[in-house]
Amino acid sequence: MKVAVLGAAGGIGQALSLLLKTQLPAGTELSLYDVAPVVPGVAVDLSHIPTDVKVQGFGKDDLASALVGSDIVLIPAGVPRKPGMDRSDLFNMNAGIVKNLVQGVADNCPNACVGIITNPVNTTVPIAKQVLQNNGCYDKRRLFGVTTLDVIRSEAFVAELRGLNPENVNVPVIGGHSGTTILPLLSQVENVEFTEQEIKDLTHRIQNAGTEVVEAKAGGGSATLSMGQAAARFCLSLVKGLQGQDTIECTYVEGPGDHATFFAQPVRLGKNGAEEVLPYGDISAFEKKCMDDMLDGLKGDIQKGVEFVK
Ligand SMILES: NC(=O)C1=CN([C@@H]2O[C@H](COP(=O)(O)OP(=O)(O)OC[C@H]3O[C@@H](n4cnc5c(N)ncnc54)[C@H](O)[C@@H]3O)[C@@H](O)[C@H]2O)C=CC1
Ligand SMILES: O=C([O-])CC(=O)C(=O)O
Repeated sequence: MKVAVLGAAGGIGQALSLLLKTQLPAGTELSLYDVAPVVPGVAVDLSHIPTDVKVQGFGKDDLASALVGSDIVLIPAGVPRKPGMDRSDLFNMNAGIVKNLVQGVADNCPNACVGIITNPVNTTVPIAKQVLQNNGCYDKRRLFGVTTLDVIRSEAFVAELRGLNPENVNVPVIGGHSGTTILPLLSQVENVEFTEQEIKDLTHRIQNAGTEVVEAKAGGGSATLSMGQAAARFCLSLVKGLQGQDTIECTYVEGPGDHATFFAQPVRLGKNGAEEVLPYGDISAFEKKCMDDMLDGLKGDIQKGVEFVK
């Protein structure tokens, strides 16, 4: 098994690479790519941790070597938000970065599973689809927008509010990954009752949690450590799935298209990637209204990605 991280020298990239070095199964190769000249140093640094995961660093001109033979490619390369910006404000800088890196995937490891972390995820994932499709190697089972951060935040906030062990809290989060397109299904949290006001407040907090971090970091970037943890959780679930041990994660994929071409919902990860996009079950009247109100925005975000590549 080979896992490549593109943007590995950044805030997310370094946290994620550390978690992967210590948690990937024995025998895995971990390939770190970045345009920043520090990336070989990040790889040397990690290589001193005694686990049976072989780390190699690749600089700007070595994308092909970084990617060749990869089974999973995670992409956190790109620019993060500063206070006052929306995720969509990152489009001009990040769309081209994702397009070029995914072209590298098409050229060097066309069968890899690709997890896009770079914002705006609602739009960068459709960009990746178009690039793969133009190269004749798009398989909807192998392209994912990583929305796991919305899930782990929801688990943390619900546990905090009710004094529960977060490890026992599960919250499906559907839709997309920005503002109101993030839709936590709090009505499905087992053994917990919320008041209407609590539902409204929690939903608002989860939808704005990225901004909470951006403002707290005061110009120093956005979530990196919690995102590293979220991406590691997603990657390890995907590895388990590819190795034949099916797992379920919420992720932004091309599903049945009931709502939008791409939509985050629970997905069964297996030997071929997204084996099955699962129904998200019954939702409350409040959640239904949130969904109806955000769908046009999500569809617009997706269309912007499609047009960028055309
Ligand atoms: N999906 C999600 O839930 C989340 C997504 N993000 C997004 O992740 C991205 C990265 O965030 P951070 O790690 O905080 O930023 P960062 O600035 O700390 O790191 C980004 C890294 O990407 C590298 N890079 C830039 N262009 C590249 C290219 N063409 N090829 C390879 N590497 C390249 C940079 O050299 C840098 O090392 C941002 O777009 C951010 O908005 C952040 C948090 C959560
Ligand atoms: O808010 C941002 O810009 C980064 C992000 O996607 C998140 O933290 O959810």
